[in-house]
Amino acid sequence: MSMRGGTCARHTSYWGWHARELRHLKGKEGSKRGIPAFPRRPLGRLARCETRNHGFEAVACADPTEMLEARHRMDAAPTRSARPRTGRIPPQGGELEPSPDALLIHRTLAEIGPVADKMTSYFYALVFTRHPEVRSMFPPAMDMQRDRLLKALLTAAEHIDDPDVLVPYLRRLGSGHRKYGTMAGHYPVVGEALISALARYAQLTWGPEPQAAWVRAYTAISQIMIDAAAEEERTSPPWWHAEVVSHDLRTPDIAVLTVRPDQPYPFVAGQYTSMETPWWPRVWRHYSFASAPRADGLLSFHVKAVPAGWVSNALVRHARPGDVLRLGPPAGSMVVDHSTDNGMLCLGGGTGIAPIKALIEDVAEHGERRPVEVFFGARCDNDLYDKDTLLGLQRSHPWLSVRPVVGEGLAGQLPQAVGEHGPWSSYDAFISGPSAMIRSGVDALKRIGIPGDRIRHDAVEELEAVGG
Ligand SMILES: NC(=O)C1=CN([C@@H]2O[C@H](COP(=O)(O)OP(=O)(O)OC[C@H]3O[C@@H](n4cnc5c(N)ncnc54)[C@H](O)[C@@H]3O)[C@@H](O)[C@H]2O)C=CC1
Repeated sequence: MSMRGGTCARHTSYWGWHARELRHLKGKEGSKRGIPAFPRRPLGRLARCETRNHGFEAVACADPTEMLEARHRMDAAPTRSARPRTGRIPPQGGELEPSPDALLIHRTLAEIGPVADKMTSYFYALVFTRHPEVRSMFPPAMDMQRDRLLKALLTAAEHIDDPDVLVPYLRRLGSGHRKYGTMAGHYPVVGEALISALARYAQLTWGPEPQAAWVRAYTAISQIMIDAAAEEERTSPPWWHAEVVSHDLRTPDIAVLTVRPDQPYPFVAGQYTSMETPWWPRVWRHYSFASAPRADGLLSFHVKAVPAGWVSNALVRHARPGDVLRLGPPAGSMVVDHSTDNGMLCLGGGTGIAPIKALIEDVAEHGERRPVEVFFGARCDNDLYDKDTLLGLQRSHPWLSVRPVVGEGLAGQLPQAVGEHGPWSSYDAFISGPSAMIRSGVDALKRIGIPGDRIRHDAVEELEAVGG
């Protein structure tokens, strides 16, 4: 969005301001508080990682030239693995044994499990009292998403031995955090609060060794996130502004919104974005793109106002042409594999039909002649708000078939409806909708013979974390 010409200026002033804050806090209070030592100096095999973490503060300097020089120094640092000690395969073969660090981390996690709520409150209280300047990066009311950051970090630590899962997850997390204004200098702040909160709530298992394991894990985690954010910074902005150009109320609760981003927004059909409205600053929700990329650059979304849903109600009931939203980067892998001509079995529940419509357009644009079979589930006829569009697409494309399925709980109708057609053994499946429907739908699809690795859907945790 054109309104974002000021990105650089915004960052430069933020860096300068934040650097002064960090120096002030470090010099005046950091050592007095007895904060567990967080790695800021090269130590043995973690040299690169810790040198670069130390670089947080070197980079967060008032002078942009100094900042760039610090970056170059960091880039020139010798490459060594930032990973903590990883698991090993036992001599007799079999399952991977957890690494010593993973064992210590899992013990701490088991201890804090029952007091997770208290630890979460304490963690954020530490972050905000030690560093009040970061409070404005979080929503005014923390109830709904206050534990998302901590949860993500604990999830990452839990999988510290599994780089195949961990690295893509953390890279997404690191790039996704750019829209909150997260900078490399914030990571030690969070790390110190994490260690303090663990020390307080895992007293039975805590000690120098678990602390060292957590510091190593967090150092590795934060470095992956910082690197991903830095890489993405070279090619894309942290967010896009997007002006609402049309708002079509299809039912009293469902609107189709079309927006114009202020600069090109690259994405693939089937993906989703995060969205912030002017009515609830710093509250972000995920919405799937309801169309494949268009020549005019416009983006469309289907939004249902859910009870007590801040963002969805604002979008359905208040948004009007001319309003300006913010969009985060695209995410999600529920996309068409154009290297095959496998048939596609698509299940869309409620507004979950939005990305399915984008997938149909994508197939049509690629000029493929693969069969695409869509089941559009809704609780009642009225909720089949996009039926006419889909039936119109069916009339234009002989390879497409659309079947509306009406009923409470697609769980029952789905196997029956899908089972009446098929066979599906050569199909790839796509499923999108309420998280419970995805769970039961995946089970149903496996039961009718579609292997798990051919069933695509968005992360259920992501859908659950953002309701409203
Ligand atoms: N990429 C994705 O997966 C997308 C997901 N969504 C999500 O889809 C949901 C749509 O909400 P609504 O339109 O209110 O849908 P809804 O609650 O009206 O349900 C839509 C369909 O799913 C079925 N269903 C609902 N709960 C179920 C359950 N527990 N087990 C089996 N089937 C169930 C319903 O019977 C209906 O056929 C939202 O939660 C939204 O976040 C929306 C867009 C994209």
